[in-house]
Amino acid sequence: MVAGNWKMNGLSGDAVHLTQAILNAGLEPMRPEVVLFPPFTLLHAVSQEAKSSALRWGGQNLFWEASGAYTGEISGAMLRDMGCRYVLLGHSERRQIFGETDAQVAQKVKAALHSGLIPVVCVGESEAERAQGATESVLRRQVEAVLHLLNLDANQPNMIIAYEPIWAIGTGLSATPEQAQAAHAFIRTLVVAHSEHLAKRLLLLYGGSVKGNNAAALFDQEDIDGGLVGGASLQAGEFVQICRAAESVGRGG
Ligand SMILES: O=C[C@H](O)COP(=O)(O)O
Repeated sequence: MVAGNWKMNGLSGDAVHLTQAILNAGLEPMRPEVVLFPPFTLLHAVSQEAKSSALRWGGQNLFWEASGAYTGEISGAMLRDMGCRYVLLGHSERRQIFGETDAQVAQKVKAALHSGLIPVVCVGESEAERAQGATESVLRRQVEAVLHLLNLDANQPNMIIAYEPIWAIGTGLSATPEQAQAAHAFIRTLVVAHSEHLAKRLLLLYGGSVKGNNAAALFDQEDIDGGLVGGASLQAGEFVQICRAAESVGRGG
Protein backbone atom coordinates (compact mmCIF):
# COMPACT_ATOMS: atom_id res chain seq x y z
CA MET A 1 0.00 0.00 0.00
CA VAL A 2 1.12 3.54 -0.69
CA ALA A 3 -0.74 6.25 1.25
CA GLY A 4 -0.44 9.99 0.78
CA ASN A 5 -1.00 12.16 3.84
CA TRP A 6 -1.63 15.66 2.57
CA LYS A 7 -1.72 17.01 6.15
CA MET A 8 -3.13 20.59 6.28
CA ASN A 9 -2.42 21.43 2.65
CA GLY A 10 -4.45 22.21 -0.43
CA LEU A 11 -7.63 23.83 -1.71
CA SER A 12 -10.26 22.28 -3.99
CA GLY A 13 -8.37 23.05 -7.19
CA ASP A 14 -5.22 21.34 -5.84
CA ALA A 15 -7.21 18.27 -4.81
CA VAL A 16 -8.74 17.88 -8.27
CA HIS A 17 -5.40 18.45 -10.01
CA LEU A 18 -3.46 16.04 -7.77
CA THR A 19 -6.09 13.30 -7.85
CA GLN A 20 -6.43 13.52 -11.63
CA ALA A 21 -2.67 13.40 -12.09
CA ILE A 22 -2.48 10.20 -10.04
CA LEU A 23 -5.43 8.67 -11.88
CA ASN A 24 -3.88 9.54 -15.24
CA ALA A 25 -0.50 8.06 -14.39
CA GLY A 26 -1.52 4.61 -15.57
CA LEU A 27 -0.75 2.80 -12.32
CA GLU A 28 -1.97 -0.76 -12.25
CA PRO A 29 -5.21 -0.81 -10.26
CA MET A 30 -4.74 -2.11 -6.72
CA ARG A 31 -1.04 -2.92 -7.25
CA PRO A 32 -0.33 -1.46 -4.73
CA GLU A 33 -3.51 -0.06 -3.16
CA VAL A 34 -3.12 3.71 -3.29
CA VAL A 35 -4.89 5.76 -0.62
CA LEU A 36 -5.14 9.54 -0.30
CA PHE A 37 -5.62 11.28 3.05
CA PRO A 38 -6.67 14.85 2.19
CA PRO A 39 -7.90 17.36 4.78
CA PHE A 40 -11.60 16.84 5.63
CA THR A 41 -12.56 19.80 3.44
CA LEU A 42 -11.17 18.07 0.34
CA LEU A 43 -12.66 14.60 0.87
CA HIS A 44 -15.63 15.42 -1.33
CA ALA A 45 -13.48 16.72 -4.19
CA VAL A 46 -11.18 13.68 -4.04
CA SER A 47 -14.11 11.27 -3.84
CA GLN A 48 -15.78 12.85 -6.88
CA GLU A 49 -12.62 12.39 -8.94
CA ALA A 50 -11.76 8.92 -7.66
CA LYS A 51 -15.16 7.29 -7.18
CA SER A 52 -15.06 5.06 -10.24
CA SER A 53 -11.39 4.14 -9.88
CA ALA A 54 -9.34 1.83 -7.67
CA LEU A 55 -7.95 4.84 -5.78
CA ARG A 56 -9.13 5.02 -2.15
CA TRP A 57 -9.30 7.86 0.35
CA GLY A 58 -9.55 8.36 4.08
CA GLY A 59 -9.67 10.91 6.89
CA GLN A 60 -6.69 12.20 8.86
CA ASN A 61 -8.40 11.86 12.25
CA LEU A 62 -11.73 11.19 13.95
CA PHE A 63 -13.36 11.61 17.33
CA TRP A 64 -14.55 8.50 19.16
CA GLU A 65 -18.11 9.65 19.88
CA ALA A 66 -20.72 8.88 17.21
CA SER A 67 -22.38 12.32 17.30
CA GLY A 68 -23.27 15.14 19.67
CA ALA A 69 -22.00 18.42 21.08
CA TYR A 70 -18.33 18.11 20.09
CA THR A 71 -17.70 21.28 18.12
CA GLY A 72 -15.04 20.90 15.49
CA GLU A 73 -14.89 17.12 15.58
CA ILE A 74 -15.65 14.47 12.94
CA SER A 75 -17.05 10.99 13.63
CA GLY A 76 -16.32 7.67 11.98
CA ALA A 77 -19.83 7.59 10.51
CA MET A 78 -19.20 10.98 8.90
CA LEU A 79 -16.04 9.67 7.28
CA ARG A 80 -17.90 6.60 6.03
CA ASP A 81 -20.54 8.94 4.64
CA MET A 82 -17.77 10.58 2.58
CA GLY A 83 -16.86 7.19 1.17
CA CYS A 84 -13.73 6.79 3.30
CA ARG A 85 -12.37 3.30 3.75
CA TYR A 86 -9.45 4.31 5.99
CA VAL A 87 -8.58 6.74 8.77
CA LEU A 88 -5.17 7.87 10.03
CA LEU A 89 -4.94 7.77 13.80
CA GLY A 90 -2.24 8.73 16.29
CA HIS A 91 -0.04 10.59 13.84
CA SER A 92 2.91 12.07 15.74
CA GLU A 93 1.72 15.57 14.83
CA ARG A 94 -1.58 14.80 16.61
CA ARG A 95 0.30 13.36 19.59
CA GLN A 96 2.86 16.20 19.83
CA ILE A 97 0.90 19.30 18.79
CA PHE A 98 -2.57 18.33 20.03
CA GLY A 99 -1.53 16.22 23.01
CA GLU A 100 -3.23 12.98 22.00
CA THR A 101 -2.38 10.24 24.46
CA ASP A 102 -1.91 6.52 23.82
CA ALA A 103 -5.23 5.89 25.56
CA GLN A 104 -7.05 8.39 23.34
CA VAL A 105 -5.50 6.94 20.20
CA ALA A 106 -6.65 3.49 21.30
CA GLN A 107 -10.18 4.79 21.89
CA LYS A 108 -10.18 6.29 18.40
CA VAL A 109 -9.00 3.00 16.88
CA LYS A 110 -11.87 1.21 18.57
CA ALA A 111 -14.36 3.78 17.28
CA ALA A 112 -12.94 3.56 13.77
CA LEU A 113 -13.35 -0.23 13.72
CA HIS A 114 -16.85 0.14 15.08
CA SER A 115 -17.68 2.48 12.18
CA GLY A 116 -16.33 0.02 9.62
CA LEU A 117 -13.19 2.00 8.88
CA ILE A 118 -9.71 0.52 8.64
CA PRO A 119 -7.45 2.46 11.03
CA VAL A 120 -3.90 3.29 10.02
CA VAL A 121 -2.30 3.63 13.44
CA CYS A 122 0.88 5.72 13.49
CA VAL A 123 3.65 4.98 15.97
CA GLY A 124 7.28 6.07 16.25
CA GLU A 125 9.98 7.36 18.50
CA SER A 126 11.56 10.81 18.76
CA GLU A 127 15.23 11.50 18.10
CA ALA A 128 15.92 11.73 21.84
CA GLU A 129 14.14 8.45 22.53
CA ARG A 130 16.20 6.70 19.84
CA ALA A 131 19.40 8.22 21.25
CA GLN A 132 18.47 6.85 24.69
CA GLY A 133 17.93 3.39 23.24
CA ALA A 134 14.21 3.63 24.02
CA THR A 135 12.86 2.95 20.51
CA GLU A 136 11.46 -0.48 21.33
CA SER A 137 9.92 0.54 24.63
CA VAL A 138 8.17 3.50 22.96
CA LEU A 139 6.85 1.29 20.16
CA ARG A 140 5.74 -1.32 22.67
CA ARG A 141 3.84 1.27 24.71
CA GLN A 142 2.13 2.80 21.67
CA VAL A 143 1.20 -0.49 19.99
CA GLU A 144 0.09 -2.28 23.14
CA ALA A 145 -2.16 0.58 24.21
CA VAL A 146 -4.16 -0.12 21.07
CA LEU A 147 -4.01 -3.90 21.17
CA HIS A 148 -5.06 -4.06 24.81
CA LEU A 149 -8.24 -2.11 24.17
CA LEU A 150 -9.39 -4.34 21.32
CA ASN A 151 -10.86 -7.67 22.19
CA LEU A 152 -8.71 -9.65 19.80
CA ASP A 153 -10.12 -13.00 20.87
CA ALA A 154 -13.63 -12.02 19.90
CA ASN A 155 -12.82 -9.63 17.05
CA GLN A 156 -10.63 -9.93 14.01
CA PRO A 157 -9.96 -6.32 13.18
CA ASN A 158 -8.48 -5.13 9.94
CA MET A 159 -5.78 -2.73 10.96
CA ILE A 160 -2.66 -1.13 9.53
CA ILE A 161 0.28 0.18 11.53
CA ALA A 162 2.55 2.90 10.18
CA TYR A 163 6.01 3.18 11.71
CA GLU A 164 7.04 6.82 11.48
CA PRO A 165 10.16 7.78 13.39
CA ILE A 166 9.57 11.42 14.33
CA TRP A 167 13.13 12.39 13.44
CA ALA A 168 12.52 11.27 9.86
CA ILE A 169 9.25 13.15 9.30
CA GLY A 170 9.61 16.12 7.00
CA THR A 171 13.38 16.26 7.57
CA GLY A 172 14.59 14.69 4.34
CA LEU A 173 16.43 12.19 6.55
CA SER A 174 14.69 8.86 6.07
CA ALA A 175 15.42 5.91 8.33
CA THR A 176 17.73 3.51 6.55
CA PRO A 177 16.02 0.40 5.16
CA GLU A 178 17.77 -1.59 7.92
CA GLN A 179 16.59 0.73 10.72
CA ALA A 180 13.05 0.67 9.39
CA GLN A 181 13.09 -3.12 8.91
CA ALA A 182 14.28 -3.64 12.50
CA ALA A 183 11.45 -1.51 13.88
CA HIS A 184 8.87 -3.20 11.65
CA ALA A 185 10.04 -6.68 12.64
CA PHE A 186 9.75 -5.65 16.30
CA ILE A 187 6.22 -4.30 15.80
CA ARG A 188 5.23 -7.53 14.08
CA THR A 189 6.46 -9.58 17.04
CA LEU A 190 4.36 -7.39 19.35
CA VAL A 191 1.28 -8.08 17.27
CA VAL A 192 2.02 -11.81 16.97
CA ALA A 193 2.09 -12.01 20.76
CA HIS A 194 -1.49 -10.67 20.85
CA SER A 195 -3.01 -12.27 17.79
CA GLU A 196 -1.37 -14.43 15.15
CA HIS A 197 -4.44 -13.94 13.01
CA LEU A 198 -4.06 -10.15 13.01
CA ALA A 199 -0.29 -10.40 12.55
CA LYS A 200 -0.75 -12.48 9.38
CA ARG A 201 -2.82 -9.88 7.60
CA LEU A 202 -1.32 -6.81 9.20
CA LEU A 203 0.16 -4.28 6.78
CA LEU A 204 3.11 -2.33 8.17
CA LEU A 205 3.84 0.94 6.40
CA TYR A 206 6.97 3.05 6.77
CA GLY A 207 6.69 6.84 6.89
CA GLY A 208 9.32 9.55 7.17
CA SER A 209 10.91 11.29 4.17
CA VAL A 210 9.89 8.61 1.67
CA LYS A 211 10.78 9.90 -1.81
CA GLY A 212 10.91 8.51 -5.31
CA ASN A 213 14.60 7.74 -4.96
CA ASN A 214 14.54 5.83 -1.65
CA ALA A 215 11.14 4.09 -1.79
CA ALA A 216 12.22 0.89 -3.56
CA ALA A 217 15.00 0.12 -1.06
CA LEU A 218 12.58 0.62 1.84
CA PHE A 219 9.72 -1.37 0.28
CA ASP A 220 12.13 -4.18 -0.54
CA GLN A 221 12.52 -5.00 3.17
CA GLU A 222 10.73 -8.09 4.38
CA ASP A 223 8.48 -6.43 6.94
CA ILE A 224 7.81 -3.18 5.07
CA ASP A 225 4.51 -3.49 3.21
CA GLY A 226 4.35 0.02 1.83
CA GLY A 227 4.68 3.66 2.72
CA LEU A 228 2.89 6.57 4.36
CA VAL A 229 4.10 9.57 2.42
CA GLY A 230 3.80 13.18 3.57
CA GLY A 231 5.58 15.94 1.63
CA ALA A 232 6.18 13.89 -1.51
CA SER A 233 2.47 13.05 -1.77
CA LEU A 234 1.79 16.68 -2.66
CA GLN A 235 3.86 16.38 -5.83
CA ALA A 236 2.10 14.14 -8.31
CA GLY A 237 5.25 13.07 -10.17
CA GLU A 238 7.14 12.15 -7.01
CA PHE A 239 4.14 10.34 -5.51
CA VAL A 240 3.59 8.33 -8.70
CA GLN A 241 7.28 7.39 -8.68
CA ILE A 242 6.82 6.02 -5.14
CA CYS A 243 3.77 4.03 -6.24
CA ARG A 244 5.78 2.62 -9.15
CA ALA A 245 8.53 1.57 -6.72
CA ALA A 246 5.90 -0.34 -4.73
CA GLU A 247 4.53 -1.88 -7.93
CA SER A 248 7.94 -3.08 -8.98
CA VAL A 249 8.83 -4.50 -5.54
CA GLY A 250 5.44 -6.24 -5.45
CA ARG A 251 6.22 -7.75 -8.83
CA GLY A 252 9.51 -9.04 -7.52
CA GLY A 253 11.91 -6.32 -8.67
O1 LIG B 1 2.25 10.89 7.44
C1 LIG B 1 3.30 11.11 6.83
C2 LIG B 1 4.52 11.36 7.55
O2 LIG B 1 4.37 12.30 8.54
C3 LIG B 1 5.74 11.53 6.68
O3 LIG B 1 5.92 12.84 6.24
P1 LIG B 1 7.11 13.16 5.22
O4 LIG B 1 7.01 12.17 4.09
O5 LIG B 1 6.88 14.57 4.78
O6 LIG B 1 8.38 12.97 5.99
